[in-house]
Amino acid sequence: MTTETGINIHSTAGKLADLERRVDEAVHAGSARAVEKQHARGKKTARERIEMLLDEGSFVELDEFARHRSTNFGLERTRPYGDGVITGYGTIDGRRVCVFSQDFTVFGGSLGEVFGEKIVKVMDLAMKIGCPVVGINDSGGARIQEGVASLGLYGEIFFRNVRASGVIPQVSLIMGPCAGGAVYSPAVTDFTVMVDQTSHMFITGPDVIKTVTGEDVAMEELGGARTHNSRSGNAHYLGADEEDAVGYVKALLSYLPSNNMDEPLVFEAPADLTVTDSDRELDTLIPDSANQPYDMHRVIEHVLDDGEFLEVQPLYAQNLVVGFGRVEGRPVGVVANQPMHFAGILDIAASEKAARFVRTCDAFNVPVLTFVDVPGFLPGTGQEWDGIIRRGAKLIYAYAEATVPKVTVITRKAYGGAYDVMGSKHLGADLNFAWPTAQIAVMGAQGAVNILYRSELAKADDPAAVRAEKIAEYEDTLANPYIAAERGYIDSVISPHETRTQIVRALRLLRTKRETLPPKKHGNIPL
Ligand SMILES: CCCC(=O)SCCNC(=O)CCNC(=O)[C@H](O)C(C)(C)COP(=O)(O)OP(=O)(O)OC[C@H]1O[C@@H](n2cnc3c(N)ncnc32)[C@H](O)[C@@H]1OP(=O)(O)O
Repeated sequence: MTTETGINIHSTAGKLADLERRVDEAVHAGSARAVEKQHARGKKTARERIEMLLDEGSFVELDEFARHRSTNFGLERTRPYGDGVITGYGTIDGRRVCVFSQDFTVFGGSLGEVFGEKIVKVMDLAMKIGCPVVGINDSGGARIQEGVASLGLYGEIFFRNVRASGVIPQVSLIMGPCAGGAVYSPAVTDFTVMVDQTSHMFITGPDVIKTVTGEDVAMEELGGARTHNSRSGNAHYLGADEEDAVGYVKALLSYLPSNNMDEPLVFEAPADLTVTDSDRELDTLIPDSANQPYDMHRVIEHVLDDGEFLEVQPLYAQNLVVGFGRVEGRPVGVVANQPMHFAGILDIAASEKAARFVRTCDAFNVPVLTFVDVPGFLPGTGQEWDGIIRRGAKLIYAYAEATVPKVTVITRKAYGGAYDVMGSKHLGADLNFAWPTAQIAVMGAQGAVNILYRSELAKADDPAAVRAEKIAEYEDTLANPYIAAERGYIDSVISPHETRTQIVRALRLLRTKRETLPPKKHGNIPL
């Protein structure tokens, strides 16, 4: 007996042929027209993206025959296999990952009940086995025809994103629209990577904004990849294209363990501890003038293996640099003030960027290296009224709570409260170094002299000469690393050329560090 497909499903050969037919149907769930449209926009299909992400031939699909049960608005007439999302597991560089990839060619990638159940199932699997989840987002959001069932499944996904946070790495690739409440899944994940021109995230689109507030804003400006990388800070990397974005995700995962109980991947590469010409280059990096900038990337690259630094959020709050590298083949997270941008000052954006990064490192057992050249917190009503007190406190919280090895190097300025915040001994850093060029003080010489000698300067016949004399006196007495070193706030004042070797030794020492926090339900970070 043959079915309408011409296959006799009552024979073994027929059953096998029927399976093959169904698989083919699942693989080609989106219409040829929809696939063509997707490609014409410079976007790959959901399956092509999984192929790009995972090791060749490693993908194992789950639930490819799942399909929706909805009968609303004639939906029962279209029941494609897979229901618009491809889920499963595979490997990246030989390490297990779970993945879901939303298929815009099927119902615009919109999330219905079954679609949501598939994602929930693969997230639960990742939690059970302890491996990262990479979610590829390309979706019109909640499937309108499925109403509250769709909203319910979004809620289930958010719930799992939160429960998985700090347990397994979660990475979101945004490769098309991600609209409305749907944005909150990527927002909870550890990293969000977007693609220039073809990915968008927004709570409400340009039309709704125009209606409600009267503002005219184009989609790209509102929620494009550049906006979220440079203005909102919602994204961590701007992929030039989909390949670039996927490459970044693979690189990110190489620095993280599969789960919080695992150590990150190590490529044993013992360091040579003899001082090299490259190490000595740091001896001439700091300009004589405290007001002259230099590029903190140079310090970072001189310390990391092969000078390789994977920067995270490179376009956002550029006064502070964060990212991953390796020392002796072991992953480290780097947090550093950047004197090239606003003198490396701490503002709300930089504080939140660093706090989030320190917490990510701590959750996933990655030691934190901090390089300090910070003139203080950014003054101004804008910062005060936007909550720099509460939001800056996040960075204190993050450093104080982190129990991973923490090593800090002060290269130049460490003024005021910002000295305390930036990985100081007082917040639990394990080993703190300072260069002889460090100025660890309540404030810079100019400001200090203006306050301490205001009346003397007002009365002086030659105020400029008096100011210069007092500045020199302040710098000689207070603006150096030795007073902090006298108290043990700095473990050692080192020449810049010793930085790499001291960090290697410190991280070796701290490999066996064990520190636990007092038992509690959870802390109350000022959000
Ligand atoms: C907790 C989560 C709550 C939420 O998700 S609220 C957000 C609800 N979603 C939205 O407001 C976005 C609705 N969709 C759109 O604005 C646009 O479709 C979008 C995403 C900008 C893409 O625009 P285009 O690229 O021009 O594509 P298009 O409009 O022709 O859509 C392609 C096919 O997908 C369909 N589609 C898109 N969004 C859908 C949805 N939410 N539910 C059901 N179907 C949806 C759309 O009808 C179209 O279908 P077809 O190819 O014409 O059969």
